[in-house]
Amino acid sequence: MSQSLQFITPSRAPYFTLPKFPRRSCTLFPVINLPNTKRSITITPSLSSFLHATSSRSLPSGNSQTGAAGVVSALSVGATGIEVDAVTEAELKENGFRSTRRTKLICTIGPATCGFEQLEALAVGGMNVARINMCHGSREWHQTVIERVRRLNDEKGFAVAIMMDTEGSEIHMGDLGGAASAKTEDGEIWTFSVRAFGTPRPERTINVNYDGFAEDVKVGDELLVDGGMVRFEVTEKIGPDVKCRCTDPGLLLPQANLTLWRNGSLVSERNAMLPTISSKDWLDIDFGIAEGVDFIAISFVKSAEVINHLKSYIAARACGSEIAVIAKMESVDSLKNLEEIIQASDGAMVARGDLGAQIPLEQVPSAQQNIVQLCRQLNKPVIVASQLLESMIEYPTPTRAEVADVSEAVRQQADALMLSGESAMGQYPEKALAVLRSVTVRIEKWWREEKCHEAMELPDVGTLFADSISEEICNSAAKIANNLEADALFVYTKTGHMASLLSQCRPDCPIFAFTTTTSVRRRLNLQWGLIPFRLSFYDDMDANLNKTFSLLKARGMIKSGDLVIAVSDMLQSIKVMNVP
Ligand SMILES: Nc1ncnc2c1ncn2[C@@H]1O[C@H](COP(=O)(O)OP(=O)(O)O)[C@@H](O)[C@H]1O
Ligand SMILES: C=C(OP(=O)(O)O)C(=O)O
Ligand SMILES: [K+]
Ligand SMILES: [Mg+2]
Repeated sequence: MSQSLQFITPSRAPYFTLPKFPRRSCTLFPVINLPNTKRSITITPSLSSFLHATSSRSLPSGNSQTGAAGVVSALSVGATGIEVDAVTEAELKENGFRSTRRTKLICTIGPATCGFEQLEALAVGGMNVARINMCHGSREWHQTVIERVRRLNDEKGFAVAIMMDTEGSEIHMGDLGGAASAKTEDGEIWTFSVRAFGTPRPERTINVNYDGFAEDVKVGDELLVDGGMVRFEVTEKIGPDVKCRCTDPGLLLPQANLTLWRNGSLVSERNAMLPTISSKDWLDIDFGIAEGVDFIAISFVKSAEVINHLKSYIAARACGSEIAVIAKMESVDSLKNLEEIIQASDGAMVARGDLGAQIPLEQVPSAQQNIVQLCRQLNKPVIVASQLLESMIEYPTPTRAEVADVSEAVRQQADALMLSGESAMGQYPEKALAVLRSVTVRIEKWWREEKCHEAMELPDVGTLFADSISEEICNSAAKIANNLEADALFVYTKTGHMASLLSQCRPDCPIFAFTTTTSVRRRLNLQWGLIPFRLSFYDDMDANLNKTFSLLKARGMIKSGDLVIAVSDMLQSIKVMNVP
């Protein structure tokens, strides 16, 4: 027998709170096996008082709603009835629910990975989101990549989302006259200038994109390239040319960011004057809207204002299609206004590359932990980015330190990890993704085992009554799932909100998120623990469950007896049942 809780919202319902459940070790919900393999839950005093507290909102039957079974939403989902990609399907069949990967993986697409076969290899390797960085390449180039990812999704059933990352208006180098990189040696004198150099580019010259560069710098300043990967000291100014001596040698890459430090402090006056979204960024944003990208990541966000501005721009321009806005935390200002920025955004990125040039390197790990924690608290997906497997740009094996860094981000339960140069221009993009995947799955498993005797930490419930119902339901469902060691949580969600609330609880089992549109399915691909499916809905929860069970069983993705906790944002209910 299945058991269900349902919530009907009266016009002036009293606020209720969930009783605090004790730890899992005191079996709260004894599970009784019934002959027909279905299990039922015995209601304990704490749960029954919870039921009682909400009974004024329950339907008399306490069971499924009277919805019109048979009324399918207008969306057709193809011959198979359910959309899920081949990789998830194979993973589920092979390893079962427990070992599916919870942390999502993002790959920056560049020259090393822009071909259709290369993109397919990344999708097969577990890429959930493809990132295109508008700092590099032309719009035509990016458009081709987007087209290929779309084709991959259409033809092969993937739901790879696309994230467009803006250039931002920080100071950066120009290209290197067509060269892929330029090597600097210790003590060499290089010229940085607003002059555009012809081809071939004179030796040891670098073009800078910002006209006021020569006026702004002072002799003695420290110039950090690409977040400090290469360093120079300013030695002389001659008109528009700034002569610099290399103090930390390395490889200069086209369009690399430039950061100035003076007497041990960041020189940020100029950046403070520049708009967060430049004119070029607005054109790129128009391009992203026209292309229907799923996420737009904004570089060097300083305050919530710019995020709000962009969100209303998108709402006015995108004609109903939603694009999520991701705030990149990579400046001192972003850290100062952390909470308001995250609150205004649909997600955040710990962009450690530039962040490490703006604050002392040793402060980056604690900043990362703060941002990840705050995002979790505010229920916004968070991405940990840059240098996760940097050495794999050149070498086929990561360093131990890199593996430890990936592990730490997984242990912090960030929603997603991102590859940059490793996948964009490295020599081993697929291998880097494979390392990310295997380390992630291993650490997640280890961490679940480590935490299995600890009480589950559930998110706080908001103060708005309308929001608090869904939050209470998801907290309870996640708790029940952990206590009963359920195989999976199922969530039926049109907007994806309820799926994100379950993800926020970071339960032990995976969350199957069923949604009616491909765009929500793609967007959910960024969030921890969610396995997004597209499915057309009935208005009736039982009908949805039965349909899902038979479709998934037919494809060997679930089996009779699996214990499932299902929640729905249309019916605001929790059901506990075994797959028949
Ligand atoms: N679309 C592209 N075209 C050419 N090169 C790219 C592209 N995207 C990324 N790259 C290369 O990959 C490197 C790492 O990517 P990313 O971290 O996104 O950029 P950046 O290092 O400029 O912040 C870049 O420095 C650049 O050399
Ligand atoms: C992800 C980052 O931004 P970008 O690669 O665009 O510089 C970063 O700085 O870490
Ligand atoms: K960028
Ligand atoms: Mg950056």
